[in-house]
Amino acid sequence: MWHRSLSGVGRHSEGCAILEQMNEASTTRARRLLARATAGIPERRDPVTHVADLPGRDAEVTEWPSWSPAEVVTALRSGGVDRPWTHQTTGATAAWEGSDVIVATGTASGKSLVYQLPVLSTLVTDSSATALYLAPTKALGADQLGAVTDLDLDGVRAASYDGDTPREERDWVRKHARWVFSNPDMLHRGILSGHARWAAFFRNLRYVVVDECHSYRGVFGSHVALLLRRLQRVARHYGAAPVFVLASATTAEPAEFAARLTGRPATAVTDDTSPRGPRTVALWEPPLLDELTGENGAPVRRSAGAEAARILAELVIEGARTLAFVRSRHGAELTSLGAKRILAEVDPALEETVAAYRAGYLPEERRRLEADLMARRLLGVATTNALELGVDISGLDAAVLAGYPGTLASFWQQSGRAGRAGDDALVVFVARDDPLDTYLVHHPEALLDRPVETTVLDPVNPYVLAPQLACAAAEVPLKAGELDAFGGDEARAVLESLVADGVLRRRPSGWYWTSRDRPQFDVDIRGSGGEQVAVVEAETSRLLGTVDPSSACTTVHPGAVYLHQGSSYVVDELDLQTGLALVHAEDPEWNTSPREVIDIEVLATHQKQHFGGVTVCLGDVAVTSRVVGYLRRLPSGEVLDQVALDLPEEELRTRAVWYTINDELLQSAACVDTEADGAGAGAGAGGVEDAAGRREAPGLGSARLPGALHAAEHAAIGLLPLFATCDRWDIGGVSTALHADTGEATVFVHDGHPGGAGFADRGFAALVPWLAATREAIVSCECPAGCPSCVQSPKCGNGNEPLDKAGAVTVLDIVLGAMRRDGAHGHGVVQAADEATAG
Ligand SMILES: Nc1ncnc2c1ncn2[C@@H]1O[C@H](COP(=O)(O)OP(=O)(O)OP(=O)(O)O)[C@@H](O)[C@H]1O
Repeated sequence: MWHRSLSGVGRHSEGCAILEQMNEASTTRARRLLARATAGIPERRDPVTHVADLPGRDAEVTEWPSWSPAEVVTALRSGGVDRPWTHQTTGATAAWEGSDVIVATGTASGKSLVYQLPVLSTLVTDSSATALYLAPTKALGADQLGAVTDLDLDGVRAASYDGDTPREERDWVRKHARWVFSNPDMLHRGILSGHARWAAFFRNLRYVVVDECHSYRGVFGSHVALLLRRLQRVARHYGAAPVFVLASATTAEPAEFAARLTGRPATAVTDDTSPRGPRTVALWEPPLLDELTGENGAPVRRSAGAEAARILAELVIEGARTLAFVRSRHGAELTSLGAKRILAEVDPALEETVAAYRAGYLPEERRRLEADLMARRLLGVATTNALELGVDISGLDAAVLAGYPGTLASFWQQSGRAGRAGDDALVVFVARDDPLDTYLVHHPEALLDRPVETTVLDPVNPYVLAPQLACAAAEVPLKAGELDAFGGDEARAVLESLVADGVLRRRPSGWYWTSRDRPQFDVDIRGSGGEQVAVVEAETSRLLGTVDPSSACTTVHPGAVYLHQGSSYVVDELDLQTGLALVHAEDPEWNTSPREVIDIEVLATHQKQHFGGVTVCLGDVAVTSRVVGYLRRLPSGEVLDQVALDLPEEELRTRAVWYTINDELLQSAACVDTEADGAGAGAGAGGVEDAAGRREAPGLGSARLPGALHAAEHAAIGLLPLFATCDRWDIGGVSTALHADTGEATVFVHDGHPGGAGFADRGFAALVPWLAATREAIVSCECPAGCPSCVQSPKCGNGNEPLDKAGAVTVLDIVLGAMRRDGAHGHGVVQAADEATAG
């Protein structure tokens, strides 16, 4: 174990705020809690790879701004806010003065006040003014509405308008509500589609609040970005020009992100002046299990969920109020049960102090759990990210994160639930058996010292633009002068094809929607692309949920275990023609993971760079895939068997980043200079070092090349989420020793959504650090020949065969060596021409 303290350095990146007023409170309590969690583990199996102490800071407060009406201040005061923190005053005042604002500060830093103050002040001083609040989830919208209603201000008339609002109430909301709490889905289908009925509301619209806006990423983010442009057009149509106030978790480049999301400039408020206690962050790698093996006999680690249950139980025994964040709903239930089982053996009374929390619980149940946690009736809660967004829970003693939550923003948001002013808190990050998590526990700087990533979205994706422009034209005919807001040339090209397809009609005054039907109902802004597949319990005909058509073959294939609200079902039949998956209730001890075979065709190359014998490209591809079977796996990771399936082929047209290596370079790579990047080749690199510090490469003959490329591809997919805000399930990859379009050994990594979501583009932009981190992740894994922590993929179509761990390091050394050599000497040739590669 190695320890390091960041105290007093202010390098911790949360909120990018310089921590000016560090308090020197000690981290004794957090260290004691950590010692408790590791008690009894022999030194040689110490799972803690790193410990860092992060300093706390004191609050910085201001007076209430002079423009805020006395009744609003009184109401907010009685709600518990005595005086605003500096960043709240700065943000609220900018919004009051008419600037768009994005406040991007840490967890529980009082972001709500930044919009509540100007909105409420406007509503009480101008009796006709209205405002709209948008949250990514209904639960968050309900929480925020509750907070505003509790202030009990005369005449504000705040009300929700979402899928749960009864029909009879909707009329009242449209006519009388002054602050409408809704979500993007309802804005799209229920408000903009029939805006004439909202005329009075739009005419007086002064503010639009976009809460937790960092969750608008990928394809969903692209839809929301265009939806917000549609909202502005409709408001303009009624003569209104609302101010946008955006609240976000800490994110890099918040002003740029806000501009991408809304299409207009915004003032960024990032200096977090709320108080915070010091925190100790421990990185934890579960041990390899001696008794179990996974796919192809690979070693298996103890699961992060089981490890989190044990840590949760130990911390509860110490009396520490702890949240354990787990990636899935099922996992949250299992971790809670695991902790209860341990506690029952120690002291049965403690068993009752642990519970699970996740989406799918009734609102009353969730409120009760939150209240029990705050009142210390509950000490430990295992939760999904349902407790990450917006819910007013903070000041806990510890947070355990079982698995990397996908983004640094989420990592800090979840760990921010622990710690209150003056008191220290413990954060434990437990790695899952996955290359990204492995990399992070061995590279603490990638977790603790890196600025949070920017949120990736691409509003000019033609697959998003086309339906959104159709909706816009149906709402108010589109004029030529409006197209810049929708992407300019890209929008014009998409409009031409919509006209050619008869969806829109071009007239001298603009583009018109031709049908009587409203397009909004056929456009799913969550990015599923097409008619949803209904998951139905055959015996009762009950609709359990829906899945995207694009993921139906992988998630609800016959035999798949399908989890819904904590209950488990097994799929009997999938009918893609009728869009129906029939299931029955069953809770087998295994879970299932699909196996698919994938082929890829290059359609167009947009960017190309040559580095000696290595070429890297960004472009459009067609990915053809077929699910051929699935694995049945025990929660421990042990594989029971593989079952074959016969399902149809599917095609995805999307963006990809790829690199190719020519034959000459592959053959001349018999010797790789390990000093080129200063990284010693570890267990995975293989080969023997000679006296000059040169390592004889294992040699990539044609027999080893496919496994080497395949392993390099898997690890690269695992690491891309470090550079693009995506999940490894949002992206895919293909590798081949000889690709028909490139004519060379090629590794592709592609977006998993039609038209792309910006992830491959991020990978292309960060190719060297991305591939260097990929190499590091492989090398730092101690397994001998490849395991889920490095080169095995949980969704590999070929059952993780062939995989050559040492070969992957050689492939990455070749690519990085060429890029660094040629890049450094300026030989990297950039071609930005649109080059159609295949017919
Ligand atoms: N100036 C203040 N002084 C004291 N308490 C405050 C102040 N501003 C906000 N709070 C309290 O801090 C808590 C967190 O506020 P809020 O929920 O607005 O934070 P947030 O940044 O939106 O949180 P999240 O990260 O969960 O989105 C609330 O209980 C709120 O009442």
